Amino acid sequence: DLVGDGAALMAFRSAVGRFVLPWNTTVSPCRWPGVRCAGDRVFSLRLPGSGLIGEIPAGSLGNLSNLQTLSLRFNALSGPLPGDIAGCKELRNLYLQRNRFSGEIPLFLSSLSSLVRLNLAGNNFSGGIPLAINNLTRLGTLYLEANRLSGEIPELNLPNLVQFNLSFNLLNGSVPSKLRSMPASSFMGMSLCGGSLTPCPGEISSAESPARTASSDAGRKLSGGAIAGIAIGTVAVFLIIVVILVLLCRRKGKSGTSNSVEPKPREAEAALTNRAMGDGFETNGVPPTAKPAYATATKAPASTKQLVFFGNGPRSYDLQDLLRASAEILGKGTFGTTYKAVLETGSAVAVKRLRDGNYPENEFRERIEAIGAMNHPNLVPLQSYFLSRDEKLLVYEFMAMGSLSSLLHGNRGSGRTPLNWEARTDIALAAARGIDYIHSTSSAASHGNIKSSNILLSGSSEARVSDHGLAHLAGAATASNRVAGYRAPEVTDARRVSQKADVYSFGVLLLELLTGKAPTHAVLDEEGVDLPRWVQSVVREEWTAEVFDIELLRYQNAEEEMVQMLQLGVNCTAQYPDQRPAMPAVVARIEEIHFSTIDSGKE
Ligand SMILES: Nc1ncnc2c1ncn2[C@@H]1O[C@H](COP(=O)(O)OP(=O)(O)OP(=O)(O)O)[C@@H](O)[C@H]1O
Repeated sequence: DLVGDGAALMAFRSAVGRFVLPWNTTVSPCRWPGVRCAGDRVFSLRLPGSGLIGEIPAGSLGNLSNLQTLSLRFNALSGPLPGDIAGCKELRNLYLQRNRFSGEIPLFLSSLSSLVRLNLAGNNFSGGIPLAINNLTRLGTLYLEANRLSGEIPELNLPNLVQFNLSFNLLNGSVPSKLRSMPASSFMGMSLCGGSLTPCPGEISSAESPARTASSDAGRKLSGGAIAGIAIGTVAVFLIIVVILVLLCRRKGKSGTSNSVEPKPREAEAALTNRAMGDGFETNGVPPTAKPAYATATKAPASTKQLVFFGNGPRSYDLQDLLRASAEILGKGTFGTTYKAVLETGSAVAVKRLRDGNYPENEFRERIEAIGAMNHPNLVPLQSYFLSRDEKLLVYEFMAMGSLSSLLHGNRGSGRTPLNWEARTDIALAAARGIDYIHSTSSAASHGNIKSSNILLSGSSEARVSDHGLAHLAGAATASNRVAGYRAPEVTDARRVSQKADVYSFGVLLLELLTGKAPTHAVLDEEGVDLPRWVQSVVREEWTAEVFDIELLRYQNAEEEMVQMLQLGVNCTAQYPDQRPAMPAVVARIEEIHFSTIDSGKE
């Protein structure tokens, strides 16, 4: 019962987490961080990266006889696993990776017949892999990499195994037949043979053998007539190949002539870029204090050229100030290049130099005026613009903390400041409010390009949505891979993005905030993941806690809010637009989740 489970947990805490587990015996164990109950029994204990240290004693976890999930990954637990864990007969998921457990892989694990996932990677387990693992017929995941396992791999026969890794152990010999369909990455860092690795000595590789057998049989049995037939056939094939080669050479000769006239695609692209960039520093590496590339807009007398400002705010700069400003490139995006321009007064603005979209001037002005009229604390304000035949500049307030994308994915090395849970929910809420505002301006209004590089943070860390209104101005469909990861499946024209498609992109952004993974199309970019599909597959497999960014593992108390937010992200990325919530509902839901975090004083 719960009292027994509570005592077992307390025994565990005294041995390995006395100072790090804030478990209060005056409340039910079901409310202790990391503990989940079903009825009056503990069914899940998840304490990843919690600073646990030492040996798990017998008579503690082994008494949690209803436990289904035990996650103690990323701690400093050591010694052998206590044998009484064999009493946790319901255990389905056992995550013990990245600790310091030692000794042999305990035989009792093979009696846990409900196990679906077993992860013992990154420990000091030694000795052989027990053949008795074959008793775990439901096992779908077996990760044993980065231990000190030795000897030969036994004839494992696990019919449901899909995820498997033995890499970086001390194993030798050959890969058993039933495991030969596994990729070479499951056996890295060891000198094994067979399967997708090098063939074992004395074994004929499967690709070679049938051909060899066929030709030797043929040598023995062919009649004289058959040999003559083969000879004639061979000559005919040879002639056909010669004819094809001659034709190909002729054609190449022709196309070679045209190549020498037309530039190669890359050269053409570079030439275009240079033309578009004028004499700026993008292409020649002149330092940031140089005259900005957009300064080429000053061919006519200055008096005829003016910035058009929005709102009633002070006009603290004019076009000449901008042209005199020292500038540095912040980045090149879909619509053009963005510069940080530091004015002589010391203040900074962001200048976006739009690529030529061939818009009629009136239409362009109208659209820019509409963008400038938008006014919301969670939108990056467009302060002014400049329009001439050759040049289109948009001047925005400068957002000193950069983009969410760079905060999440930039500098993951040692000097990194992780984004904490509260900051992430603040950003999610601010971005949602900004998008909701855009949608509120008309039933057809949408942003069209929601992604983490378009969520910017001001000097006081307030998140704002940028680039609003630009997707509808873009001359060509925006098809970059980075954008593709956020795009709703029904969107075919980047200039016609519905509000529900914005909701989809926002859902991907939420998943990005929670997982720390950058969304791209996995097929196009091996580094990226199709976030909605990945999250859904993991959640379906009851691995919910596994999806979160490793930087969020310390916020154990907020796990429930994270799961709620994840659910919202999954809802927003529903395949069919009708199944996605509208933006006002998304805002309301984030507020609910966010304020419950703050009210309960968690963190
Ligand atoms: N107002 C601003 N303040 C500070 N940085 C900005 C501002 N606007 C844009 N940036 C930064 O400048 C860089 C280039 O932005 P830009 O909008 O041109 O392209 P993008 O966001 O990467 O792609 P896309 O054009 O598809 O939205 C990005 O890193 C962005 O974060």
